[in-house]
Amino acid sequence: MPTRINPSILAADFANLEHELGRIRNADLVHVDVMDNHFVPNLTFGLQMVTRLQEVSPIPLDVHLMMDDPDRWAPAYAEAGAFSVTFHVEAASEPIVLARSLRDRGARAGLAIKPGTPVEPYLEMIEEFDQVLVMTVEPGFGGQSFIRSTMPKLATLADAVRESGADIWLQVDGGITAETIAIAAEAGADTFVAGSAVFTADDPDEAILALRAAAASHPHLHR
Ligand SMILES: O=C(CO)[C@@H](O)[C@H](O)COP(=O)(O)O
Ligand SMILES: [Co+2]
Repeated sequence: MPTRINPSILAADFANLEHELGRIRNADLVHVDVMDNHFVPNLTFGLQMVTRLQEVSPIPLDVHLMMDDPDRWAPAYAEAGAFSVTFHVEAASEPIVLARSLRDRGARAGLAIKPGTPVEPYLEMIEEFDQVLVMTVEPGFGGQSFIRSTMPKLATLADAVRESGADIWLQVDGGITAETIAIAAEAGADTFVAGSAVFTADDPDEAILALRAAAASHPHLHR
């Protein structure tokens, strides 16, 4: 199973984003946290910024929408050329309709789930998605501690994905370090978002390699 490491530019220097993109050449995708100050108590980038990042980034964008009413706003991020667009199930009115709309616009469709949201009601719709993001911190801020009690949810999803036979990536986001990445890998994650662990390192590209090695060395990834 491939291991994907997606650095979150939430932890990068906002005044030098193009330069920061040049420090993460080993990344699989660049994770972009869009926050609207309503769904979460923080405000980051919007569509104009994502469109421009898309133009200058040599690595495709993995857009994580932490916003109210994604049914209305998410398709534009797919039209802007994002590789994947992930919205929160807690905020969407019609997740299946929205997932289809994202795929129709050429993006991979992602479903994100907050730590306290159960996954069971959504298991029957996972084939509508290309990735499911299990939040391992409360969305809104970088630099928080990994919430280990989210792991059973990941394991439930991993079973459901295996049963479906579909190629659905399982992503974790929040508090991912060289230590916690192995815990998430054991529970079935294959795609890892890391903000502080990458951008506070002296060499972000080396930090990506170290994270990849820590995840890939886990025996469960090779079953
Ligand atoms: O979506 C979010 C936070 O809401 C994340 O993508 C964070 O940016 C991850 O940051 P670290 O926990 O790795 O510092
Ligand atoms: Co995120």
